[in-house]
Amino acid sequence: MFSTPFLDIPALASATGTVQLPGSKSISNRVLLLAALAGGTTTVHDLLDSDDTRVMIDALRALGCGVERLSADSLRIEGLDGTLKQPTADLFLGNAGTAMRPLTAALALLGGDFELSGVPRMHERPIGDLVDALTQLGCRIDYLGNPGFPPLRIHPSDIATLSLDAPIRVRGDVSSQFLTALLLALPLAAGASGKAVVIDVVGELISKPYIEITLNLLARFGIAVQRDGWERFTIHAGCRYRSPGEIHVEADASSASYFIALGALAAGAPGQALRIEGVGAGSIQGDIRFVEAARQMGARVDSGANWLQVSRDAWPLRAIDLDANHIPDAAMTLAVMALFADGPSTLRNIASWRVKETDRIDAMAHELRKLGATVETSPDSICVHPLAPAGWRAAAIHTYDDHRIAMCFSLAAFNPAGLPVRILDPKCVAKTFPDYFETLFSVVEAPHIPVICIDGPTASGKGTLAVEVAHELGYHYLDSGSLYRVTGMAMRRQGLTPEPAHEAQIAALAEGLPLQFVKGRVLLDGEDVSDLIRTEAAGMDASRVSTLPAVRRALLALQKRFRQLPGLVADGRDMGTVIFPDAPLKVFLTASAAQRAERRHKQLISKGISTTLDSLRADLEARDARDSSRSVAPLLPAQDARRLDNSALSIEQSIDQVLNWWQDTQPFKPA
Ligand SMILES: Nc1ncnc2c1ncn2[C@@H]1O[C@H](COP(=O)(O)OP(=O)(O)O)[C@@H](O)[C@H]1O
Ligand SMILES: Nc1ccn([C@H]2C[C@H](O)[C@@H](COP(=O)(O)OP(=O)(O)O)O2)c(=O)n1
Repeated sequence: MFSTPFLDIPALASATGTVQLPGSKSISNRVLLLAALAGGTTTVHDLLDSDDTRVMIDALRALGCGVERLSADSLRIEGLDGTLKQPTADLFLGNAGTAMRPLTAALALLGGDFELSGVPRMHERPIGDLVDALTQLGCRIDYLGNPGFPPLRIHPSDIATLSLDAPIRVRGDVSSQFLTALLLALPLAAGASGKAVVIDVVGELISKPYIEITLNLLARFGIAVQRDGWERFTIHAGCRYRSPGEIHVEADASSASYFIALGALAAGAPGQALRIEGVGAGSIQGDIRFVEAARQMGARVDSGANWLQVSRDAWPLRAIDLDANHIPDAAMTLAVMALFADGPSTLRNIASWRVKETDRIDAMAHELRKLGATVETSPDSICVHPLAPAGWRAAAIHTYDDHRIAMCFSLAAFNPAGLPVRILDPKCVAKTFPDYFETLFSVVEAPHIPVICIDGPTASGKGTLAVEVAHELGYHYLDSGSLYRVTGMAMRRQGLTPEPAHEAQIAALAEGLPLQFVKGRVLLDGEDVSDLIRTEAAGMDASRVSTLPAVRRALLALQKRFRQLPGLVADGRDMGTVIFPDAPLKVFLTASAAQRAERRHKQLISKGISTTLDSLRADLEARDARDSSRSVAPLLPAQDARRLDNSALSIEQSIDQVLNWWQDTQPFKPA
C-alpha cells in the first residue's frame, strides 16, 4: 500500500496480464455478521482484508465472538447463536457503512448497552430511517450527536416485548443498507418470537442488487425470505441462522470495474486482453452489470463463471446515457471513461452518490474539471463531456477519503496528452483494495517511468538521501553500489582478485548474481550479506571491480530492470551519465572530503566497526581518485545534473532540496 502524501502515476499506454481481485467488501461484511449471529463455526475463505472488514472483525471480537485468523484471507468464526457474551461495548466503526448499519440493527435486537461511533464523515451519513424502523418495533436508540446520524447509544430491549404484529416500515430511497440491516438482523426477532416479521419498503427501493446479495447470503445461512416485488419482505416465524460451515467470498465486482475500464482504455496488441480473476458472469453482485455498461461504451468483454477478459474495441469510446441506479459504485468508473468518449455521457438516478463516503457527485465533478473537463450536475445526475488531446490538464486529484475516487481517477493516466496524474492521499484505497495501485502497476506499461539519479563520491550521503526521497514519493530504490559490492564479495569467495586477467570470470559472476532486495536487506543466494558488503574493504573491492568494463556491461541490464512503476530513485556514480541518461532529475551530491570522512567514521563506529579517521580519509580519497579516473563510466556529474554540496546541510535540508527540485519538474499546480 502507498502511504505517501501523494502518488504520481506517469502517463500509461497499454495493459496486459492477469489480475486477481480481493474479496468483495459487501459480501465480506455481511458474511462476517451472519457467521457471528449463527450457531456453530464458520470458516470464511477469500475474505477481503481492508479497513472496513477490520472494523467489523474488531467489533465482533468486542462482542465476545471468537474470531481466529487462519491466513491473510481466511478466518474461523465461533458464532454467538443469539447470545451476547459481552452485553456492553463501545464500538468504533471507522467509515464503514456496511458495519454501522447492520450492527445497529443486530445490537438493538440482541439486547445490551452499546455505543456506536465512527470517523467524522460517518457522523454525517444518515441512519435516521433505520433507527426509526427499529424504534417502531420497541428498540431504544439515542442519538449522541446530531439527530438522524451516528454516533448512537443502543439501550437493552427485550426481544419478547417487541411489536412484530404490524409490518415494519423502512425507507428504501436513501440507502438500501437500511433494508439490508433489517433483513440481516430481524431473523433474531422472528426466531425468538415465533412470529413472522414483515418489512414494508416505503419509497422506490434503490440499489436493488445489494438486496439480492443480502437475500442470497441469508439463504446460505439458512434464512429464507419471501420477497413480494421490491415492496414487501417476509421473514418466516421461528427461523434460525445456520452456519454453512465453509463459505467463499467472491472477488469484488466494483473493484473489477477499474480493470474492465483499463482493458477498454488501453491500446493492447491485437489479440491481447486483460484477464480478471475471482469474479465473472456467475457473480451475485449487482456491480457485475458494469460489464454491460462498459460493453455499451465499447469494451470487448468475454467471461466465464469467475473470470473476465477485456480489451479495447470501439475507439474513441461511445458516449452513454444511463440510469446507473443499479450500479451506483461502479458507475463512478464510467464517469472517468466518459472523458475518452465521442460525446457527452450522462449518468442518471445516482442521488445515493451524495450520501456515500463523500458527496460523490460534487467530488467527481470538481476533480473531473481539474483535468480540464466540462461537467454538469443535478441533484441526482452527472454529465461529463469528453476531452480533446489538447484539453487535458495535469491535475492533483483530491480523494476525499474515498477509495473509489482514488481508484477511478488513476485511469486518467491513459490521457493522450501524455500527462501524469497525481492522486492525493492514495492510502484511502485501504477501505476496499489496499494493493490497488500495486495491482494496477503489475499490468500496465508506461512509456516514460520517471527516475531520479543521485550520483556522487563516497559518503556524500547519496544512499541516505535516495532512500528518503524514494520513501516520500513511493518510488523504488536502486543502490547500484551494492551490486558492485556484492560482485566484489562473490569474486573473493571464488578466490579471484580484481585484476584484468579475471575480468571475464568476474563479469560472468556479476551477470548471474542470485540477488534479492528484501525490505532494505541484500540477499545473495538467500544469505543476508547487507552488513558484510558495507565494510571499507568491501567498498575498495567494489571500486576495483567497477573499473572492469565487462563487469559494468554485465550489470547494465540488471540496473535498468529497477525502472518500474511508479518510479525509481537510483544512487551511484553513473546513474545520470550512463544507466538512465533520460532521467528528468539528476543530482550530483558532494561534500568536502573532511566532512565525508567524519560522517563515514561516525557511521562505522555506530555499527561497531573500528577504524580511524585518518585511514578512512586516505581510503576515501583513493577511491574518489580511482572512481573519477577510470576509463569507463567515471564518476562525473552529467551535463544536466544539479549539483548539491551538502557539507553545511542537514539530511532533512538535502531531502527538501531534492524534493523541491523534483516538484519543479512536474506539471502539477499546487494542490
Ligand atoms: N547532509 C548530511 N549531513 C550530515 N550527515 C549526513 C548527511 N547525509 C548523510 N549523512 C550521513 O553520512 C553517512 C554516509 O551517508 P551514506 O548515505 O551512507 O553515503 P553514500 O551512500 O554517499 O556513501 C551516513 O551516516 C549518513 O547518516
Ligand atoms: N553506479 C556505481 C555505483 C558504485 N560504483 C562503484 C564505485 C564505488 O567506489 C563502489 C561502491 O559504491 P557505493 O555507492 O556502495 O559506495 P559508497 O556508499 O558511496 O561508499 O562501487 C560504480 O562504479 N558505479
